[in-house]
Amino acid sequence: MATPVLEVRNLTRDYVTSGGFLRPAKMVHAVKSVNFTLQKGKTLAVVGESGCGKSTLARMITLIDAPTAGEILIDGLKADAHHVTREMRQKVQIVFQNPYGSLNPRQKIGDVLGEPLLLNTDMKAPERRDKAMAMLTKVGLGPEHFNRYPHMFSGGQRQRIAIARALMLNPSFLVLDEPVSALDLSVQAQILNLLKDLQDEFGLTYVFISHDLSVVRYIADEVMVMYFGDVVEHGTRDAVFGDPQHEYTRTLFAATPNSSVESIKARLAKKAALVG
Ligand SMILES: Nc1ncnc2c1ncn2[C@@H]1O[C@H](COP(=O)(O)OP(=O)(O)OP(=O)(O)O)[C@@H](O)[C@H]1O
Repeated sequence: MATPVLEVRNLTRDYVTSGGFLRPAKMVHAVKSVNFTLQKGKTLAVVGESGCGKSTLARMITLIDAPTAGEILIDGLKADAHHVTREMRQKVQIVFQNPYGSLNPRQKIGDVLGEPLLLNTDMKAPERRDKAMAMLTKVGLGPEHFNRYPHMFSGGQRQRIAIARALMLNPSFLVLDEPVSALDLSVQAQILNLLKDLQDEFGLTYVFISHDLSVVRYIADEVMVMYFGDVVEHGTRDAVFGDPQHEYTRTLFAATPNSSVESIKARLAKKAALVG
């Protein structure tokens, strides 16, 4: 089998919370020895309740936070707490829930998209401009948006910009941390379909962090369920949704009634059809 785009071995992260008066310092085991591999072109969804360690895992595989222990292999290149290279950092990009927070309000969109090229490549200005224009089109925006500022866009358009920026350096995989949670349902469908289209066109690989099971069911190839820092279940979407093995997974799914999952899924599909 081909080298996985992403391999995670025994990835662990502990936090020591600072103590206070009559309050001793405490150790939090946020992520406990997680292992998985992800092949090119696939989407792995990571689900679980608030505090289960999803964001900590996302920050480690994006090389933003160092693990306490374990290692991450990106296209076979190994990163750990002591060793991360610039080449590896370029191979992974993240899209956050709130695109407005991650876009510089004083930067025109053309500059937002050109900046990763300016900082990481030898491309000259006209080439950077061409590539930024082309990427804008790929995410459903146009040349008329090039000289506008972030506040001039809707939430969905801003998320398109964040996705375009994440793709400028041709990363090996994208971490999408609750990328549609802040958007209206119809806009969610548009962004999910955009992600699917981009994945088909470029063979992109996604780690999709979400607490929304209907969205996960719509987008994921594989599902990993986390509970208090542990991976309690990992399988194909159909296996995990169709025949959950772990009691916690069943509890999590029971908290989101199937009828509700189905109805949201149907609404997403209907909106997507209207948009498409
Ligand atoms: N910087 C930190 N310092 C101390 N503890 C932390 C820190 N970041 C996270 N934690 C703790 O680690 C555990 C996992 O947190 P994490 O944010 O990864 O969970 P999550 O599943 O992403 O939750 P949410 O969906 O609410 O963001 C929690 O107990 C949290 O309180």
